[in-house]
Order: sequence, then C-alpha cells, then structure tokens
Amino acid sequence: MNNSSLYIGPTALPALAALLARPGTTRVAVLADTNTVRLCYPKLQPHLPADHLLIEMSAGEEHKTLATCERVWAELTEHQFDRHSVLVCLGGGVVTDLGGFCAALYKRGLRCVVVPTTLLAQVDAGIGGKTGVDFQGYKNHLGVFQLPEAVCIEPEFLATLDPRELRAGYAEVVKHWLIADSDAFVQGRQQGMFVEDWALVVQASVAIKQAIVAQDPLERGPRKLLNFGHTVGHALESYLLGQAGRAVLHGEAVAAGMVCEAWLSVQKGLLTERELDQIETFLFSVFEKVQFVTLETDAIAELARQDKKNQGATINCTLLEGIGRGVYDQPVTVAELAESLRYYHRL
Ligand SMILES: NC(=O)c1ccc[n+]([C@@H]2O[C@H](COP(=O)([O-])OP(=O)(O)OC[C@H]3O[C@@H](n4cnc5c(N)ncnc54)[C@H](O)[C@@H]3O)[C@@H](O)[C@H]2O)c1
Ligand SMILES: O=C(O)C(=O)C[C@@H](O)[C@H](O)[C@H](O)COP(=O)(O)O
Ligand SMILES: [Zn+2]
Repeated sequence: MNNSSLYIGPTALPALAALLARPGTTRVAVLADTNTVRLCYPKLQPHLPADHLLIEMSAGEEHKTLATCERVWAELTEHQFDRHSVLVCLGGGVVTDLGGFCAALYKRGLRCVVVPTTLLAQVDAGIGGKTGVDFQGYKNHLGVFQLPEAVCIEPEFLATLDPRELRAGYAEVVKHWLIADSDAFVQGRQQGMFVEDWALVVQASVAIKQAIVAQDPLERGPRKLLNFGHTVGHALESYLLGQAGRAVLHGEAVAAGMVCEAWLSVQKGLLTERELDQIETFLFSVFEKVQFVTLETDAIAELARQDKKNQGATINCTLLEGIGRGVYDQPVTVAELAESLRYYHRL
C-alpha cells in the first residue's frame, strides 16, 4: 500500500483544491451525508471545481450498507465517472468507511480523498485505509484495505459537532493513549473533555495511529493494537444496533469495550487492579454506562465469534499489559467475554 498525503489545519482545504486541480483529473464527486451536506459542504465548496457532483446519503450507522454503496455506484456510473475521477468523502466515519469502499471497488479503483468531519473520523476512521460496510448485522463485515490518496483534516469542522458525537470520538483518542502513550493518559485524565485546542489532540492522536499503521497496514500483527476495546465493543454495538431505540454510538460501545477488555487484562495477570481502577474511573467520568441486562450478555458475547482478528475457533483479543502498552493475539473465550460484560454491568 502506498502512503496517503496528510494535511491538518488551515492548509488542508487548499491542499484538497490543488489535488483536484491536478492535470488529468476528469470529474470530482463529493459524498456527504444529510448533516455534512448542510454543515460542512458550504465550507468545502469554494475549494471544489464548479462542475463537481454532490452525492448525498442518509446519515447514521444503519445506512453503512451495500444498498447505500449501490446508490453511490449508480450515480458515478450515470455521470460517467472514470478512474481519473476523484471521490471526496466528506463526513464522519460512516461516510469515510463507505466512501472509501465505494472508491476502491468502482471500476477497481478511482481516486479518493478523505475529508473527515467528526473527531472520531479525524483521529481514527479517516486514517489508515480500513474501508467497508456492515453486513447482516456485523460491523465492517465487508471491506478492503485501501489508503486514500490524501486525508485533509480541518479541525474547524468540529465546531458544529454534537457534544455526544465529540465524546464518542474521544473514546478512540483514549484508546490510542491506552495502547501506546501512558504519559498522554496521565495528562488526559486531568484535562478530561475540557480541551482548549482540539487540533492538538487530533494531531497527537493521528501520529499514534499512523505510526502503528505504517508498521502493519494490512493488520497481520501490531495493527491489531488499534482494535483494543473492539472485540467486546463491536459485539455490543452490533447487538444494540438491531434493536429499536437501543443503538449506541461506535465510540460509546468502544468505551464500554475498553472497560471489559481492561478487566480481562487483569484476569490474565497483565494489568494491575489499580490500573483497571484508573481506566474505569476515567472512562466513567466521560461516558454514560451502556445499558443491557445480564440475561443478554451471552448473546452479545457470541457475536465476537465473527470478529476479524479471530483464527478458526480462537477469539483473539487485544489486551493491555500496562497503561500505554497494548498486546495483541490474546486468546479469550466467549464465556470470558460474557463474564467481562457482567463485570461491566455490576459497576
Ligand atoms: N476505518 C476505521 O479505521 C474506523 C475507525 C473508527 C471508526 N470507524 C467507523 O466510523 C463510524 C463512526 O464514525 P462517526 O462517529 O464519525 O459517526 P458518523 O459518521 O455517523 O457521524 C456522526 C454524526 O455526526 C454527523 N456529523 C458529521 N460531521 C459533522 C459535523 N462537522 N458537524 C455536525 N455533525 C456532523 C453525522 O452526520 C452523523 O450524524 C463507525 O461506523 C465505525 O465503525 C472506522
Ligand atoms: O484502524 C484500525 O485498524 C482499527 O481497528 C480502528 C478501529 O477504531 C475501527 O473501529 C475499525 O474500523 C475496526 O476495524 P475492524 O477490523 O474491527 O472492523
Ligand atoms: Zn473504532
């Protein structure tokens, strides 16, 4: 995989304009959801060629599906987009995951530029080339690794973000600290969500993710560190997504998953009770508890059998061997995952 160019801050949108004006570029489409069309697209428009095509999709995880991709592909086809065209993905992780996937498959690949507009997408989803959609209730079950040509991060987009969405993105920031930066965790615990300059948080978090992805872009090994909190988190998110009125945001599920997987780390003798307490106290100071009943824990844990880190019947989890030190390929059982959910439920 080649590298993506990365632009963060005031140079990001002018850099996008320069990329789109590159000789040989045939057409430009912008994929945005109903909210980013309204709140972010006007800021992007001056940096786009006048004849660009706007493709709008419905907002929300429930639309991260093949059906939405089909609509995107149909529009690109109708407007005769070729491989020298560019798809600009303007939105949160749903738009960047789905748009990146559409770009990778359309005519076996057209150019793609990511303009992430949520904290979660700026620190995580927009970086590293994991693209995909949900399928049959399983998270990101269909997807490809395909780096975009460029990632253009303008932290000013965060100004219109709902506080709940900002918090959800913060979960992935905390994940980066827990797997790779103990000092940032110590500092972050003091600061909490009272952040003066989100651009600095974004920059530091992107650096952690990029360093890990650079070592292992296709997730054969160390990239699995970035999945801390996701074995349980994705199971919980998938379980609740299918139930009316109970869906939680990806970051909220990951925050819960990190508590469960930190607890599992203690059970495996990798993390101390004191460290678990620090992690839990901090996460519960930011995130509300995800609601489920103990009767549901087995069914939730069962969903981890489809986790992409698994090998055969072995469920491989990423755990912590200390704050700031993730460790991947740690085998866990469905029973242990269910027990971790019961622990979380009792807190
Ligand atoms: N590919 C990866 O590496 C990766 C990493 C983490 C998460 N993800 C995926 O990302 C998705 C979650 O992403 P998300 O949290 O960004 O959710 P999202 O894309 O659903 O965006 C959250 C909400 O915020 C709105 N929004 C976006 N930008 C806005 C802005 N600037 N102002 C106001 N509203 C805005 C969206 O319309 C949406 O309603 C999940 O599907 C998750 O699986 C992927
Ligand atoms: O970039 C990665 O690698 C990650 O695992 C980042 C995660 O935060 C993200 O949610 C990712 O989409 C999960 O991937 P999956 O392979 O578990 O679907
Ligand atoms: Zn995630």
